Amino acid sequence: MSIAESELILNPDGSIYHLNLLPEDIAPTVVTVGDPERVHDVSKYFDSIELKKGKREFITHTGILNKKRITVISTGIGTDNIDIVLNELDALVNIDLRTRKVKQQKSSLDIIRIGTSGAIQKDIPVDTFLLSQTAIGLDGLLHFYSEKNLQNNELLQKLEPYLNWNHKGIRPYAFDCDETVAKIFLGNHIRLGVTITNAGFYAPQGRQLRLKPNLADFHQKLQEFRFKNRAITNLEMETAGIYGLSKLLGHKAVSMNAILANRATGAFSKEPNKTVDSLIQYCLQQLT
Ligand SMILES: O=P(O)(O)O[C@H]1O[C@H](CO)[C@@H](O)[C@H]1O
Ligand SMILES: O=c1cc[nH]c(=O)[nH]1
Repeated sequence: MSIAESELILNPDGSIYHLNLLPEDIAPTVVTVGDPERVHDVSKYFDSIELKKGKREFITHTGILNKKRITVISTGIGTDNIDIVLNELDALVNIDLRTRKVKQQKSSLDIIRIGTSGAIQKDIPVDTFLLSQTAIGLDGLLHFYSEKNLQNNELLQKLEPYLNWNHKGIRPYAFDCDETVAKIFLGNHIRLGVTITNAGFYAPQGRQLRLKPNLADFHQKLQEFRFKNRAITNLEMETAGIYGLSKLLGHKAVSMNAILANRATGAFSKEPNKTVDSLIQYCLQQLT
């Protein structure tokens, strides 16, 4: 069955609607970053860059590093953008854009997020590198998709009654990273964690400037939760969406976080750019 023009939207040059990319523009290894300016911060380490394209917040560079073809793409902020980026990346490899038909033979992308995040546990200092083993979404994106059997249901069965936030309209979902891709990034200085992804930066991460958060015990509840001796470690805005959609679509994702804030101690990194740059260099080195 061919997919209608209103559902799979293509630009006049045949590229996919938001990402503005053609199938040949992307490599099997895709690095995602939130900040469009971080795309250059990654691709400046490539030996050569063959492609630079962009539309809105979705900037893409593809190039070669140590003979490996890599694409780096910015997602902007939030899982609403992740919905677009993951579906359109998948369409580029798994839908024939000419016939508008899903391909028989599926391709799997390795997706590595290099992002920034805030820790909620006191013992995670700023400038730590953290790999999200599991990501819990409080934002709701994955509830709009039907195939949920790939979730970490064991964790959810403990978390949902513990949080008891369903009456506040907050229903968590949870997915694990891909273990084979995660292995590439393991190391003594890499902290393993459980990441919360939410739909905002302020009250949805328990911050208060002028507006009071609805959940007074937000941080405490998250800090004190334990599952098989694992604690929730950090907060950001994309990882659970990436993990969930990757699992549903058959891609392999891992999220690497530069911890810039510690919400328990009130600290913020003195050298955020240096920390993010070190994480980028580490990830590229491990990937190649
Ligand atoms: O640094 P990035 O990748 O954008 O990630 C984090 O930073 C943004 C908030 O400042 C959110 O996107 C959050 O997830
Ligand atoms: O606290 C933080 C820091 C970076 N990004 C977030 O989403 N939260």
